[in-house]
Parts: sequence; C-alpha cells; structure tokens
Amino acid sequence: QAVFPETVDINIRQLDPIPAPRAFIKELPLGQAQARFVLHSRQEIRDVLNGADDRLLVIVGPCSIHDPKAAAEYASRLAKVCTELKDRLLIVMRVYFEKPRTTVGWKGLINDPDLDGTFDIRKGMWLARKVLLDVVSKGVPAATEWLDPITPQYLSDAISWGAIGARNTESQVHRELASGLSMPIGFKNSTDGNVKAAADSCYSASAEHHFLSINLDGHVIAAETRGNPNCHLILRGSSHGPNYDAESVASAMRELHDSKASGPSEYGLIIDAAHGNSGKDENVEACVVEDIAGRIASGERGITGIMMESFLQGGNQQPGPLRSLIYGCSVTDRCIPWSRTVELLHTLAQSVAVRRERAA
Ligand SMILES: C[C@@H](OP(=O)(O)O)C(=O)O
Ligand SMILES: [Mn+2]
Repeated sequence: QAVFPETVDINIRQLDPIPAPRAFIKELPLGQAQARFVLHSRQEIRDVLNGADDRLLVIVGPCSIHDPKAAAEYASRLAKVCTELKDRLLIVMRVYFEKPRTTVGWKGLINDPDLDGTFDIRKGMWLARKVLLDVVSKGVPAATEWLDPITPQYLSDAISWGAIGARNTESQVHRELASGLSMPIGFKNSTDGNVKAAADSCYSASAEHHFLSINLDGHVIAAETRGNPNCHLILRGSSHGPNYDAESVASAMRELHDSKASGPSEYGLIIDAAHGNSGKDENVEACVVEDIAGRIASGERGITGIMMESFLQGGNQQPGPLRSLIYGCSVTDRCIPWSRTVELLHTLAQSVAVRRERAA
C-alpha cells in the first residue's frame, strides 16, 4: 500500500466528504441579472479606488454573519440607503463568514453554523452561499474576508470585494490566493501595525503565481494565475494604537509606492474605523468615522474608502445557539447600531458633497 497508516493522520479524528463547489453552485446558482450586478459593482469599486469615480467606498455591516434572518433584514435596510446615497457613496455590505481568531473561538458561519460546537461545515457552506445570494438579490454588493483558500471556489462568483485580514496579510498562501481572485482585494496592515508587509502583499498579489488548489469539481489542480492588479491597503490600526491619522495615511501611500504596488493608476486606501483604530469600541469607532469624514470634506487625498462594523443592534454578545441570542446583535466584535450607522452614512455622503464643491 502507498501509505503506511501509522505514519499519517495521527492527529486526525475524522474526515467528512463535502460536495464539490460545482454541486453547491448548481443547487444555489447566481442568476444572470445578479452576475451582471456583481461584475458592475466590482468595476465601480475599482473606479472609486483608482479615483476615476469621486464617490467614497463604504464597506459596512456586521463583524460576522451568524443569523441568516438578521443578515437579510440588515441587507434590506442597507439596500434603501444604498439607493438614497448612491450619488455620493458606493456602499458594500460586509458579509463575513470566516473569522480569524487570535487563539480559539467561534470561527464563523461556515465553520460552525449552529454556534453549538457541532461544526457542520457542509451546512455552513450551504447557508453561507444562500445568505450571499440573498444579499446580492437585494441589490447590495457583498464584501467578505477570504481566510480558507478553498472557500472562494464556493462563494467568489457573488463577491464584489475581498479582504485579507491582519493575521494573514503576509502569508504567501493568501498572496497567491489574491493573485487569482476576480475582485479587488484589500490587504490589512498586520496586527502589530506593519504596513510594509501589506504593501508588499499588494505587489506580490499583482504578480502571476503557481500553486496547489482545487477546481470547481473538487479535484486538486496546479493553479496558474495572471496576478490581481486591483489590490490595495487597508489601515486597521494595531495593538500599538490607531493609524487612521493623516500622517499614517500619507506614510502608507509612500510604502505602497516603495513596494511598486500601486495599481494601474494610483489606488487609494481604505481605513477600517473598527479593530485597532477604535479599540473595538463602537462609540470610538463612530468618532473615528466622523474624524475621517471631516478630513475627506477638507480634501485630504489617499482615502478612497472606509470600513465600519455595524449591525441591527449595537455592541456584541457571546456566541451560542440562535434561540439563546439577542436578535441582530454581533457575536464577535462590537458593532455600531443601525440608527447611528444611518447618521454616519449621511455624514460621509455630505463630506463627499463638500469635497466636490471645493474641487469645482
Ligand atoms: C477579522 C477582522 O479584521 P482584522 O483582520 O483587521 O482583525 C474583521 O474584519 O472583522
Ligand atoms: Mn471584526
């Protein structure tokens, strides 16, 4: 026999087969109209990031998706604001299914959809695709963090923008993954505040790569990618404090230049007002958003997008089975409540209008 059993799987308890991506996509297909919408929103995001479109990209939504019903309600509310403010803001919803943990904890809807330690990944992936299609069918573009390198094969057709998180931003696996993805990708600075690693990732991901992966039929393949020219930086603060200030933005743009990572034209960066920029306190996060709005209105260059963590209810709660939870409240990072989110979106829209007047 090829493998001596005693030499492998010593620490493996179980291996459960999961249907290939094509089976999920067949069961939950993206419609023709939705596919056109995804392609259009990806191009709008590229145009905002490279300055061809003077609107502001706003990536807003819960830290994580744990309840399909609450996600659908949030998307319905956001769809109305998308339409109301689309002359000034390009709004994309955070639809995050995979959560990178600093140590251990609930890893997201795909990994443990029942939030009870049963880890029904097949059900989680199916639910994730269902939630995603529901958001897109409401006319709201979807953003997600790519964490597991296999996940994109199940979901990427419906995603308009992706992030590589602070804990993975220097990983070769994620740079290779990003180089083959079909949507703009933002690399977060690392948790210790290192921006150079993320800038180098933008450069690396713009190159072609060859690596092992799986195809839609679940077969192991050697992937050859063209390189993704639409990668950019996300400043998300760090364990040493915030980096959303003007000097940090200017120095990050220089870093991007030095690593030859600028996109087809000068791509701006996104500021994540949450995480290390707000100490995960939603009230501080709201103040960070207002600070950035003021700077955008005054014409500060380099900021082409902002990320906010927001949900139906503010704050957060410990994860657990849905029946035990407060409806519409984050089970991971604390979020800005919906009512305050709407105020902040209007403030951001107003700052774009003021910037336009000054530029006229
Ligand atoms: C995981 C977190 O991002 P970061 O990688 O900046 O901690 C988030 O976006 O919820
Ligand atoms: Mn978060």
